[in-house]
Amino acid sequence: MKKFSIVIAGGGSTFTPGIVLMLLDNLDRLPIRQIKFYDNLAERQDHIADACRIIINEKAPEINFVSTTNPKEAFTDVDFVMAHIRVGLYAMREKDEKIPMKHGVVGQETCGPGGIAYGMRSIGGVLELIDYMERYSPDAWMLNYSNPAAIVAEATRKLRPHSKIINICDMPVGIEERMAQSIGLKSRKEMVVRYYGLNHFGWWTDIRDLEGNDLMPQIKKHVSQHGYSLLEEVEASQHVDASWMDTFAKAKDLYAVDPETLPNTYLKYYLYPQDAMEHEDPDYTRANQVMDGREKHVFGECDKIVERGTSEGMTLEIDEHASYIVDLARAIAYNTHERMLLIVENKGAVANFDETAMVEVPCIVGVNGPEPLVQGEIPRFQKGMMEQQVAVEKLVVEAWAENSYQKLWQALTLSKTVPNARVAKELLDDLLEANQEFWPELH
Ligand SMILES: NC(=O)c1ccc[n+]([C@@H]2O[C@H](COP(=O)([O-])OP(=O)(O)OC[C@H]3O[C@@H](n4cnc5c(N)ncnc54)[C@H](O)[C@@H]3O)[C@@H](O)[C@H]2O)c1
Ligand SMILES: O=P(O)(O)OC[C@H]1O[C@H](O[C@H]2[C@H](O)[C@@H](O)[C@@H](O)O[C@@H]2CO)[C@H](O)[C@@H](O)[C@@H]1O
Ligand SMILES: [Mn+2]
Repeated sequence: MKKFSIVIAGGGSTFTPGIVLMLLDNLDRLPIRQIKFYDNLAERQDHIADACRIIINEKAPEINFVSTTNPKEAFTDVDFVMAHIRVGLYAMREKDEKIPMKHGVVGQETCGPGGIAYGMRSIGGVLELIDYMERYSPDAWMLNYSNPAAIVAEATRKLRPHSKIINICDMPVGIEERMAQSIGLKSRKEMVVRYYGLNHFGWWTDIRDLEGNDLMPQIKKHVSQHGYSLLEEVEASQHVDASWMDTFAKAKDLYAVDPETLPNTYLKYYLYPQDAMEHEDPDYTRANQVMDGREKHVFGECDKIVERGTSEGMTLEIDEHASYIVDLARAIAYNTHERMLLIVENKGAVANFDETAMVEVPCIVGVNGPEPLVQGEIPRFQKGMMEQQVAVEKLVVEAWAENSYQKLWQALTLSKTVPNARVAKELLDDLLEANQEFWPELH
């Protein structure tokens, strides 16, 4: 049986050890002969790589492990590129969150002005990875979950239309796990869903069990009372950060706006921006929580593994829910025709919506990649919101490609999170100043 070679781009990511542990836990489903790490920051990647080398040696010594900042070494002889880079690191995420808040606007990693600023940084980084992949392993596929996935996906559609890249997000997977648990199912894999939207901006319209029984009424009942929060003892066993608990609970208010569908949690930034801001300390945002929480924990644990020379007693955990990435790789490698939610060019999947929009819909995935499933016409409310948001995303990519200050101002003005063109311009000028090192020059 063929064994695969994988490069993780963004080897220094806080998610890398959890993903490596998950890959090692899934070797029966996706046999691996080689894992490589690639990052453009050796100092950061080394902490994670030195620990992962020990873990791999202990759990699967037959796997060849390489950690490098050399693109040729990283991208040669690979079947899959799993990409999760963060251009500008948490230092820039912090600015993405804090600058908008100074202007009274939602400050968030992927939504609103923060997401737009992050998009302007990510596009170049992800395109560079695609170019390395195509130069050194032209048959490989890139499975990209670098954010902001909506803007990155539009950039790849427009600027690398023939590349073998699939953009994917774990948020629907995470929410579906919660839906399943809320009604007593063991796994989201016991559900078949219909869903449409943009990334971090969508709605479930139909959820059935494997026999075809409608599960929506039970799930809606739970969401109308608790959002996507679970019983206390289940939450306690899952180590969920308080900010995520707020987000899951807020789905109750999102659901109230349209009880025909079930919402993606991040719609809260568009439908209840003031409420979202009330939960935020403008001097200590999610970036600070992540730096003091996940980043310290992951890097601290990696350093301990290296000091001790063994992973025994480590508290790093398998990123179970990231196994959707293995499902995706398997679907391509073995032509499994798995049904998965992916970010793909619309081409009629949402019938009354821009054909060229990058939408998030269920797809059947096989050796040729994803084939979107038709979701039909969508209602006026969702269509209105999606038209506005997709225009923002397309304007950002046009601004990046054309070096256009005007288009980026239009993108910010059009974002539902920004009150008017004056605030949009003030925000743009502050974000521009902060991002000089990363954005293309705008004129
Ligand atoms: N799509 C999803 O559902 C999903 C889920 C979780 C995380 N993410 C994304 O995964 C990424 C990683 O998140 P994190 O919090 O672990 O960030 P992180 O900062 O810990 O890791 C990102 C790594 O990328 C590296 N990097 C930055 N620019 C690069 C470039 N041009 N080339 C190569 N490497 C580069 C950095 O040096 C860093 O080591 C982010 O984009 C995040 O938003 C996406
Ligand atoms: O604020 P962060 O860095 O913790 O998370 C931002 C990412 O959030 C989403 O992923 C969540 C997922 O939705 C949730 O269920 C839980 O399992 O944690 C995940 C990551 O922490 C989102 O999909 C990503 O795009 C965001 O980057
Ligand atoms: Mn996501």
